[in-house]
Amino acid sequence: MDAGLINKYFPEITSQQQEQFNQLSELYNYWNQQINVISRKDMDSLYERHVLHSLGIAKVMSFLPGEHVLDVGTGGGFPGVPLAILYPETDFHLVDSIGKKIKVVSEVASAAGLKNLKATHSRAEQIPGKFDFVVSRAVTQLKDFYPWVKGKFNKDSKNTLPNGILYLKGGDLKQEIAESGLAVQQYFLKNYFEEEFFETKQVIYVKI
Ligand SMILES: C[S@@+](CC[C@H](N)C(=O)[O-])C[C@H]1O[C@@H](n2cnc3c(N)ncnc32)[C@H](O)[C@@H]1O
Repeated sequence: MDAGLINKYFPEITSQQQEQFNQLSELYNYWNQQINVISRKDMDSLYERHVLHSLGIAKVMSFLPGEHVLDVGTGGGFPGVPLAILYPETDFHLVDSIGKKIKVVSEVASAAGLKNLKATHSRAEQIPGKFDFVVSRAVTQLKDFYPWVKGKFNKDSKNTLPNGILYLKGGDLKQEIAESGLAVQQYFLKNYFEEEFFETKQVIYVKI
């Protein structure tokens, strides 16, 4: 399995980035056998369901050099690892409350030579510091998620999109969004990616 699908949607990536994306298949195959972070079914669609899905955020906006991004509940490294490959000059801090998942992330990042990625075993609420963006996928409902991170943002925005949360979600989100009481912007990934998997997938943006 190689990362041709990534090239299809991100043709401007360098040969080094292409190589790093290519490496992910072997690295996750190896580490997933030691510590299960990706379901076996999903391993067959690693590039579509995990790597490209994570990069959906990059179709909505681009991170700038020097920006700081927190990935809350990263699990095996999604969306943080693919984003750190795509934006080598942006700092990514990936956190998860389960230590063995962070072990996988650290090993994958180190083997792929990602110098802009730090992985920490911690609950998100306990992470100190300020960030420009928070990214996440499949962790919890927006109404519970927002209080964990709302105090963690730099005040000054340098990006075209003001600092905030970029959350990957799927399905009908009307009720979840209403219950959160937040003003959100929804970006539909089917507008960027033609694979059926993305039919209901969205990036939910919450400005801070
Ligand atoms: C369903 S997994 C999703 C993992 C990854 N984001 C992905 O999409 O593949 C949810 C992850 O969130 C982590 N998690 C849940 N609550 C958390 C918290 N308060 N702080 C940090 N991690 C948390 C769990 O340990 C788990 O690894």
